[in-house]
Amino acid sequence: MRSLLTRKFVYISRNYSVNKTFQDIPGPKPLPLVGNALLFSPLGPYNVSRLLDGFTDLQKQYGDIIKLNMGNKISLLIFNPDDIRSMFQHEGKYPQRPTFEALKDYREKKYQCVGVVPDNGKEWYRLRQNVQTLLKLKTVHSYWNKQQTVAQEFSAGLLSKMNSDGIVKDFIQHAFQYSLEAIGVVCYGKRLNCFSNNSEDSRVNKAIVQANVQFLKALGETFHQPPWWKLWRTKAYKVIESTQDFMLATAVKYLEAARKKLSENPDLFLEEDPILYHLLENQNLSETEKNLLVTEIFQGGIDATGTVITMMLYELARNSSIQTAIYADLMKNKMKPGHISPLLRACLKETLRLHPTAGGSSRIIDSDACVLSGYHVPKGTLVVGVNPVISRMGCHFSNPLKFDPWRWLQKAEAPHPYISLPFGHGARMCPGRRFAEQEILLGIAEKYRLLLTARVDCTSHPMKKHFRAMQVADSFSDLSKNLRTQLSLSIIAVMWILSSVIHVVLMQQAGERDDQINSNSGSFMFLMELYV
Ligand code: HEM
Repeated sequence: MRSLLTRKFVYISRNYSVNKTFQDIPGPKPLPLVGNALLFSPLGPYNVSRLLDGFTDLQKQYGDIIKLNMGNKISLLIFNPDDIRSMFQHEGKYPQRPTFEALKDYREKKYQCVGVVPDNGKEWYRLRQNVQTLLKLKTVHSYWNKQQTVAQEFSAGLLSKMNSDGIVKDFIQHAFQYSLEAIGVVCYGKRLNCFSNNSEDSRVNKAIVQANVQFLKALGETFHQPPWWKLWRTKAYKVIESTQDFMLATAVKYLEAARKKLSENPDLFLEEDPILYHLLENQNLSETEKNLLVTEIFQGGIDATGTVITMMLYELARNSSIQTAIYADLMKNKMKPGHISPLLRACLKETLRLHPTAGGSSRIIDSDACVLSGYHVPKGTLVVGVNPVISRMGCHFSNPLKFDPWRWLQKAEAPHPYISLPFGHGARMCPGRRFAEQEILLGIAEKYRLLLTARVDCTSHPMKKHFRAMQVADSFSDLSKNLRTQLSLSIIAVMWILSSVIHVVLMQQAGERDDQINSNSGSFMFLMELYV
């Protein structure tokens, strides 16, 4: 209680004893034209694939608020949870994140509809209203039995996938198939048969997972690289085109059967598939918008959920005493909707604290009254709350790198609510949060019921990348020294400078054409890996 009061007081005093200007915010000195972009280039000390290492180092040098000038836009990195709260308080009615411009561009041209994920403003708000049902606990719980059956089949299937050492090779691929099947019952009201031996089903489901992985990779590339796709259809842009078309065609195919079922018996359909019912019966959405929204929910549910299940099992595999406690708890108390083992829930929180799938929470400030760490921040500024770094800081958690779920169960020492935000926050928070939690907890619980040992092998690409991205480098000087000794670097450097300059020019053109604040977006990879 005392710490809460102190926190509140600090927060209030931060907001009302304000004297410092935006210009005073500390940060690395920008160079002409490219600003601070070279920091994350081969010429600079940081590696773009280890962005969080760079941010950690910057925080040590400049403190909890840092100004970065990326080409033509100024953005802020913030590391204080009170400031993150203020950022969300000034997100406005239509919260804006940097958008995925390439995806937006393609969807606009091809479908004349952008969708919830890349859109901003009033149109985002209109579409978002139609996915809010995903967050209603009663609705989520109504899928409990179906998703529990999926979880049971997933766990039983793993037994046959184990080798003689008790290891399931390349576990993440199985986790993706599980999350696909679990979200399939919600989005399409049908079983996709991810665990069956039917080769046709298995081929289609593997193709969906693969398309999703390729799509996210391409989305990331177009997000953090110069927008070359504005000049010609780059490889990444083409991947976005083909994977989007494939995902939408899949949705159209599956929804056809659902629409038929709905017309035959609407009451039964409402009872069995409430989410799909409300979407398909919505008179304010066009058919394409309905298809696209279902696709977004479907895609949103595959990668992040599978990744988190894998990370959670990875952590549990290294903590056998916690596994024993979970097992005992599950044997004593039957899980049902609204009654989930507190320890299991705490394990999920701890997994997401240490391994969040998104690189941070970003918002474009919507008012001129925003004050962060005592500095006035003007409307239109892109602010990035670097939660994955904050949630590993020693000032917020003792022994911060240790997987310790018990810390979430000690009510007296509740962590600040804005430190760990794996699903974002506010009006734009992940609408799939409750489904993701239900699926992950069911998946893990069923696994323990079958007494499977939690040994996880993750050799496939996304996992390796994730580990690499999240690990904090010991020495940045070593990192940069090694890089500088490479002969090929000079060529890369010239290319980088050239691309930075072209990037600035392209961004300026985009800014002239599209006067919206969100033209901030393409200038830098602020969300390191957004699995939505
Ligand atoms: C562990 C699993 C998941 C994680 C960690 C996660 C994380 C996130 C994050 C960080 C955001 C951005 C929120 C913000 O800007 O404040 C987001 C957005 C979103 N997520 Fe998730 N997500 C997960 C699962 C899901 C699932 C299962 C679905 C669908 C059922 C889903 C659908 C979406 C959609 C549609 C958005 C865009 C929302 C908007 O812009 O208004 N996600 N997610």
